[in-house]
Amino acid sequence: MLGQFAADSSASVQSVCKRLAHTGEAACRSTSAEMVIFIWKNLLQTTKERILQQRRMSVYSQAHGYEEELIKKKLQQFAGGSINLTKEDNGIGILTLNNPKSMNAFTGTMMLELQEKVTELENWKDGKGLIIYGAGNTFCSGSDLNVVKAMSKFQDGMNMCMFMQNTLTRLMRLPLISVALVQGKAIGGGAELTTACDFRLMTPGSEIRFVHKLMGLVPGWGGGARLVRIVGSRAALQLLSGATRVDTERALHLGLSEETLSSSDEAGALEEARAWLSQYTEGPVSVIRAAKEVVAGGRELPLEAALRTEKDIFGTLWGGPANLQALARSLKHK
Ligand SMILES: CC[C@H](C(=O)O)C(=O)SCCNC(=O)CCNC(=O)[C@H](O)C(C)(C)COP(=O)(O)OP(=O)(O)OC[C@H]1O[C@@H](n2cnc3c(N)ncnc32)[C@H](O)[C@@H]1OP(=O)(O)O
Repeated sequence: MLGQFAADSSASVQSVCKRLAHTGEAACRSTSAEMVIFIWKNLLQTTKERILQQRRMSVYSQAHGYEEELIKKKLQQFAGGSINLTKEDNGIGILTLNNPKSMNAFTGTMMLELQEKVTELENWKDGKGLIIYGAGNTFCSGSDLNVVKAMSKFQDGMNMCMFMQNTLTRLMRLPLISVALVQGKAIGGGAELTTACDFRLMTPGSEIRFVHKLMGLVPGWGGGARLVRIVGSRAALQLLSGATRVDTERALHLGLSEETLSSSDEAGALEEARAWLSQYTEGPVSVIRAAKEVVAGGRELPLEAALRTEKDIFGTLWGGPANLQALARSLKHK
């Protein structure tokens, strides 16, 4: 642990030195107090860049036999539907899966658009939360079956699987508190998509179902691995091997859903989801995003790496504006 700390510190110092070399002369002329502030700011910047880099890291690259450009070209051939993103002033993004004639099944171009929207969300500095929902009162019925049939060759399937795992892993790691608003059905890849969100809210009568077994498959968008972390291995095995229909009651019982909303219609359910999410997104952007980043680290990393990540993120807030303003106010949390 100490060795790692030393390695981390030395890496940070090296990085600061590189920056100093760039701006060398100006820095040398500074007073020592200015120098300390300069170094501290550089360290903070380096830490932020490292956290950002970790967050955007994909699971698969060429080293894994993944051919991104090839799969993108293939997906481009299966057009239809869209993925729409609205970024609201309150820091909540609304991502809509929009292909209602096929119960919001993912066409090839929708997979590509999802990747683009995730990139846009990674670059949204004011974002705090995200709600994903499907148009036409239903969530998503997974991959478009026409795409599944046309991509039945082994290499196509593997590339599509890696493409979606990369995108959904980046979605899961966004510094935004994310909610899947499940109306109607979340089937196959649609069920997998819900597990890439931090929370799931369901409307009356809705269901989540991993139907993969019925197709001679297992999840391929990372939904199996994530499901184990959400409901535990025993329940996950039951849901996958039984292709079990998970209604609102069972989802609550398993901890797969946080709450059953009272509205069934789109506008009412969205409003309820916004209100539910806002209790967690209330407050300074930097602090809300940091809370999500600490949890994402704790969820994914071995303990010591998670602790170091928490330290790095803590360092981005300590002595910062939100911290100083809080200290200047009453410190009684009644
Ligand atoms: C590797 C697997 C992959 C993954 O997980 O990564 C997948 O996701 S594979 C896809 C898994 N999903 C399915 O197999 C869903 C198949 N569809 C159904 O079981 C039903 O359609 C259902 C339960 C979603 C909805 O049933 P309901 O009775 O309410 O409606 P319809 O069946 O009449 O559906 C309306 C309309 O939508 C079309 N539809 C539904 N799902 C898909 C889909 N995944 N791909 C393409 N089209 C889909 C359905 O065919 C109907 O169209 P119509 O023209 O009216 O026949």
